[in-house]
Amino acid sequence: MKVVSGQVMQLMDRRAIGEFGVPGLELMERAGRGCADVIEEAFGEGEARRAVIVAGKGNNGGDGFVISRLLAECGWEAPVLLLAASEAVAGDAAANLARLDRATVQSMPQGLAGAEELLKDATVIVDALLGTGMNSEVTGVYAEAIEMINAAGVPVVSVDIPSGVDAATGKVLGRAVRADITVTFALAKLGNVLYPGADLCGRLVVADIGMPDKVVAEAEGAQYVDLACAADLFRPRSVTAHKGSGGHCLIVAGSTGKTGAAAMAANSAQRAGAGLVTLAVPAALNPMLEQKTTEAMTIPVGPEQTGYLRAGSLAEVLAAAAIRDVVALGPGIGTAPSTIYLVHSLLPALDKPLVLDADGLNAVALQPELLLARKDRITVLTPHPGEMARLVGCSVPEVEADRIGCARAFAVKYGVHLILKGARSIIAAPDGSIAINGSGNPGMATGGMGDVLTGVVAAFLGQGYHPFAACQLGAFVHGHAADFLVEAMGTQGMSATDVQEMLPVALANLAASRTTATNHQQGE
Ligand SMILES: NC(=O)C1=CN([C@@H]2O[C@H](COP(=O)(O)OP(=O)(O)OC[C@H]3O[C@@H](n4cnc5c(N)ncnc54)[C@H](O)[C@@H]3O)[C@@H](O)[C@H]2O)[C@@H](O)CC1
Ligand SMILES: [K+]
Repeated sequence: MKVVSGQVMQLMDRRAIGEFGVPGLELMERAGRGCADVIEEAFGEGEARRAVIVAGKGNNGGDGFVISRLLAECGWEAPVLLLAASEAVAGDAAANLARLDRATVQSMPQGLAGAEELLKDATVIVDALLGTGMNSEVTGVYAEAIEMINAAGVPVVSVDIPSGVDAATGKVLGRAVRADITVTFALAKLGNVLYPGADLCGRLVVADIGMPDKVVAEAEGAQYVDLACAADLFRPRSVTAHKGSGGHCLIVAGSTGKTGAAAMAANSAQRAGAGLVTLAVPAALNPMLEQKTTEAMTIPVGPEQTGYLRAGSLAEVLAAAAIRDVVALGPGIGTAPSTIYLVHSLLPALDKPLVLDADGLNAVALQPELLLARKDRITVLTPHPGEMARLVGCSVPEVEADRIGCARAFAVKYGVHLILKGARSIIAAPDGSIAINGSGNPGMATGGMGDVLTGVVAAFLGQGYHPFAACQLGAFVHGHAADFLVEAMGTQGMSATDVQEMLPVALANLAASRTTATNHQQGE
């Protein structure tokens, strides 16, 4: 599913109207109808049905006027509380306001004081205050109205986006409505899928408003990776598969005290479908990792007594990589100066696709320009916000303030693919393309999850997936596996190994969803 910013949607509206001759009134009519249909379906049963529409003066309010008219036609009481003077309403919204009974609309530019009972007695409140045109912090009567909507204790349906949520970032500008259902138009907005906006939307419905296909196809947006999208990218194993066709991953990992990271990355690559996995570890840790892994082969690297990777092992690691399809470097390697030196010398020397994580990233952060030596090779970075901040040389709040912008700028500058982890991981490609992962849950906020992701992404790269697809699938499958666990164990105490063991179930669901999609296509 493609998602766009509010600004891009406004350009799309203008293109549809100016270039394709779709009347703005028709778009508004369809937007209103999309909402009214959802309201009728969700809340239409029963005798006394009252939808109280809280409208702003823009086109979001205009959609609200259409909803009032259409619900009234279906027998609803649908009063409108307009948070502006009628004269302030212009254009298509004014045309739809004019089609309502005067008695239906109460103009309340001073705020909704006195309307508390009306709101509390509603079957549903329709939030048509602010949509993609919101351009500043919500204060004054708008903020008060939003608080009254949230305090009314009745279901809320937001039009396009919960009022107060920034359509470009999902951030709350001051105050925001908490909706049970949000009906958005043509395409979802970034603010519908990024947190906290995604959480405030409740159930998201995307209504078709007759936006021309060309306008939708050409709109600049990001890919939202949901089950359908991931299933589409996924190639189930062929009946003639053998261990050589599943790809051979080399995981370079581990140091004293961090053997678990190495084991999880290796085991997760295997659980994510790698044909073969080899783990290159500091020699002193080899006996331990022989025990912690069963399917993976191990290669002891460096002198016998050494519990960390050393610069002198460059040739050994390169030789191991030469006969593998992909290398993952970083889980649990630590920050010994000699290890950092090894990472720095591997970056230009290694000609295999490379996944960099954890202390591998921290080493890169000291000299990110080394990545430029790999511009014609595949490199995937999987930083959490702290690692991203170190890579860019900024603070974590600065990363979090613009996750998409930050991930994209780094990926473009250094010619890498990047997964910026966190709720709704951002995937950025060197050409500036962006995808947003839709799976996962708070249970994943625990140590070791990153090591699992590294193994999963390596497994997909090793199978020859395009790196952008490998990142999308890796992030989705990782979160999807964790989502399968929530019902059984909730979100506290879930471990990275639990997720690792659930990976095959997540993959099976992708394969099953893909079959369904293919069947549908064949049936059409
Ligand atoms: N042709 C179109 O453009 C279509 C637009 N549609 C609807 O129109 C919406 C966008 O309409 P508009 O561009 O008119 O904008 P909005 O209706 O989202 O709101 C903009 C109005 O609110 C004011 N405003 C902005 N930030 C504010 C704040 N923080 N506090 C108080 N007032 C604030 C602005 O001055 C402007 O008057 C979409 O979200 C969608 O619901 C749909 O009807 C489909 C067609
Ligand atoms: K709204």
